[in-house]
Formats: sequence, C-alpha cells, structure tokens
Amino acid sequence: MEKESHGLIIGISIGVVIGVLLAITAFVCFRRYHRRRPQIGNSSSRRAATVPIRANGVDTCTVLSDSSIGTESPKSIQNGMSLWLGSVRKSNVVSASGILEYSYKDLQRATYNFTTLIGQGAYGSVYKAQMSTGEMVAVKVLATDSKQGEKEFQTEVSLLGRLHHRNLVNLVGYCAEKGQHMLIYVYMSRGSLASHLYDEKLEPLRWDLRVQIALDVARGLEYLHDGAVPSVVHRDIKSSNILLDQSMRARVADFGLSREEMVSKHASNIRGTFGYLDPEYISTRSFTKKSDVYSFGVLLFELIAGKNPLQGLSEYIELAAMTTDGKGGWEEIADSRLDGKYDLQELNEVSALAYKCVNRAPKKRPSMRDSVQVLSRIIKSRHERKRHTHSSSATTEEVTINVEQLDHRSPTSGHQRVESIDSTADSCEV
Ligand SMILES: Nc1ncnc2c1ncn2[C@@H]1O[C@H](COP(=O)(O)OP(=O)(O)OP(=O)(O)O)[C@@H](O)[C@H]1O
Repeated sequence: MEKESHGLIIGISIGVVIGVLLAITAFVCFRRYHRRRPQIGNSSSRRAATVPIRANGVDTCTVLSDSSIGTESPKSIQNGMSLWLGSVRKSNVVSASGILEYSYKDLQRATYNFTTLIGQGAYGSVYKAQMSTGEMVAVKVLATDSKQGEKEFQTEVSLLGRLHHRNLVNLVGYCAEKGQHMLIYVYMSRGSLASHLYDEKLEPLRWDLRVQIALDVARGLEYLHDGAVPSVVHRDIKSSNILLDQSMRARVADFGLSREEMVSKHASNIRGTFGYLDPEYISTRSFTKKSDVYSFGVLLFELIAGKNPLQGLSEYIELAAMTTDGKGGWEEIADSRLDGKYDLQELNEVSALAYKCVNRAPKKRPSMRDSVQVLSRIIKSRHERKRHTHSSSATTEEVTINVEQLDHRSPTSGHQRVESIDSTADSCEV
C-alpha cells in the first residue's frame, strides 16, 4: 500500500514537472515570436533599417510584416531585408510593402519583347508595359555590363521598397533573372519635366503648373530628408528625374545614387549631373542634404527660365541677380514660352527662394522644409486672391442680375434685395 502511494506521488510529480516544462516552453516560444516581428523594422543595422514615415507631407505608411508566406509569382520582397537579393528570394517571405518579384517571361510579354521603349538613361532603357492586371508600369532594364547598374539595382530595390510618398515615383516590383536586372515603377503618363520644358512639340507649361510642380518636388525631397529614417539624400535632382502623372502632378524619380551616401559619406567619385552639382560638394566631396537643396534651386530656375543648366543657366542667373534688389527684378529671366503670362509677385518670390537655394554657403541655403513652406504660402495666397476676385466679381454680377430682375418688379422690394446683397459683399471682403 505504502509502495503504491509512493508510486502515485512520483507519478504526479513527474506529471507536474512535465506540465510546468511544457508551459515554460510555450511561454518562451510565444515571447520570441512577438519579439521577432518588430525586430525587422527596428534593426540597428543601416542596411536592414526601415524607413518609418512621419505625418508631415506623407500620404502612406509602409507596415512591415513577415507573417505570410507566398509561393506564387510575382513574389514580394520583404522590407528591411538584406541587400543580397538571393537570400530574399530564398526566404520566400511576403511583406505588406507591395514590392513584387516578376518573372522575366511576364515582363517580356508585357513589353512586347522589349519593343515599347519610352526612354534611355545612364543605367539602361525604360519600357512601357501593361501587366496582366491591366496596370501600366515602366520597366527599367539595367545595362548588364554596368557594375554601377548592379549597385543601383540593389540600392533601389532595398531603398525604394520602404519609401512611399505621393511625390515619389514608387517602386512596385523588380526582376532578377537570366542575368538581367529590372526595376518596375509606377507609370508616369506625362513623362519627364525636362520634356515639357524643352520639347517644342509639347504645349508650354503654364506658370501655375510650374509652381505646383516645384511644390510637389519640394514635398518629395522634404520627405526624403526629414520624413525617412534614416534620411535619404537623393544626389541627382534634375528635370529628367521629375516625372509627371496624368494630371500633371510631379513625382521625384531615380533614387539610385542615394544609398551610397548612407553607406559612405565620402564617395571617391563625383556623382550627379553637371549643371546641378553643388560647388561645395565638388570641392569637399561631401554630399549633404544641402547639396540636394542646391540642385533643387537649379531646378527652380529651370522652371522659371526654361533654360537647361547644361547651357549656361548659372551664369545667366548671376547676371540677372546683379540687377535685382533682393525682392524683385527677376522678370528678365522669365521663360519666353510663358509669353508674359505669369504673376510677377510669384515669379519674384520663387526666384528669391531659388537664389537662396543656390547660395555658395550651404548653411545659408534653406532646408527643404523651409522651401515647402515658402511654395505652399505662394500657392495659398494665389488661391486666396482668386477666391477674393471670384467672390467679388460674382457678387457684382449677382447685384447686376438682381437689380435687373427687380427693376421689373416693385421698386421698394428691389431696394431691399440690393441692400442685403451689399452686406454679403462686405462679409466676403473681410
Ligand atoms: N516611371 C516612369 N514612367 C514613365 N516614364 C518613365 C518612367 N521612368 C523613366 N521614364 C522615362 O524614361 C526616361 C529615362 O529615365 P531614366 O531614369 O532611365 O534616365 P534619366 O533620368 O533620363 O537619366 P539618368 O539615367 O542619367 O538619370 C525618362 O526621362 C522618362 O522619359
């Protein structure tokens, strides 16, 4: 009997110990699982770091997830993963970033065997493609013999996947197959800003559109500088890297050069495009956010003057600056294609901002946030002026109509109506 009760106690004890061990194991697994999820987003490694998005100037936020598995093509690349694409593909992880891996065959079909060429850049050709979903995209095929292209490919895939903003040309997919590297972007149906400024076959850009484009670009850059963590320096702001959508809203394209800045602040070769390059960067080899501000200033002058920076724009600006008094006098550089149709005050304000951006001393240049504020203010006051003019002319029209209508009725009631309309006019002016 005693033996039996001993056996029972031992049995119960073993059972309790096993139960406790099982509970501890389950608890540890549960905690590990929950810790791992944010790790992807908060890695201290630069390469694996994600780009959380601040509320300012931002419309979407990439939420990272490693929760689902996908085997179908196209596959998604996980945000915040290693630059080594091979490992990403093998890991077969899907993220909420929406960056998809397309097969070479699909892209070959979508581009009619790469016959739909829309542009040619330093790193390869760009084709228009219609995906099976009906969606239009731009496929950039990187030149296979270009080492820089390879680097750019890895850079853009890992970087752009984490950057989402309404003023950036978002990367939607990629292809790494048959020794080919391709990047798939949102299709920008109106092409580049450069073509609208210089292609005689296209309608000249209206002044109000030019200012809106400047603000769109400023917002895209402000996001890269102040919204992205770690911040991103574009390094190649120029009119051919600004693309326009169907409603002529602008987005900043081509972040290929920016990643290297994050890895090494002092790259040995000078990168960027002649005419837009910050002189301070040329002498110090150190590229900063203020170097992007300089290029943005050149772009603003390009919008104002319709002159290519490769064709002596800076000399032209310096000459004009001698005759300005700091507030006005920039009208002589206005693009002749504008045909005098611009608001002089706006032209002077945008030129003054542009001139500050191209100041030789980086410290004296405004930040992109400052530039956004200046340009938004210009557009806001234009709207207010328009609203005011519209409401006062509408009121005058209304008064005339009502007076005419009332003339046919009794004179007393007519007088009353006009009085009440007059008081509306007063309140509009306030
Ligand atoms: N997403 C897109 N949608 C529509 N057209 C595009 C798109 N991306 C590029 N293009 C077209 O292809 C052209 C070439 O683009 P790409 O970025 O390869 O070179 P680039 O910016 O002109 O020059 P570089 O390579 O020296 O920066 C652009 O000027 C534009 O007309």
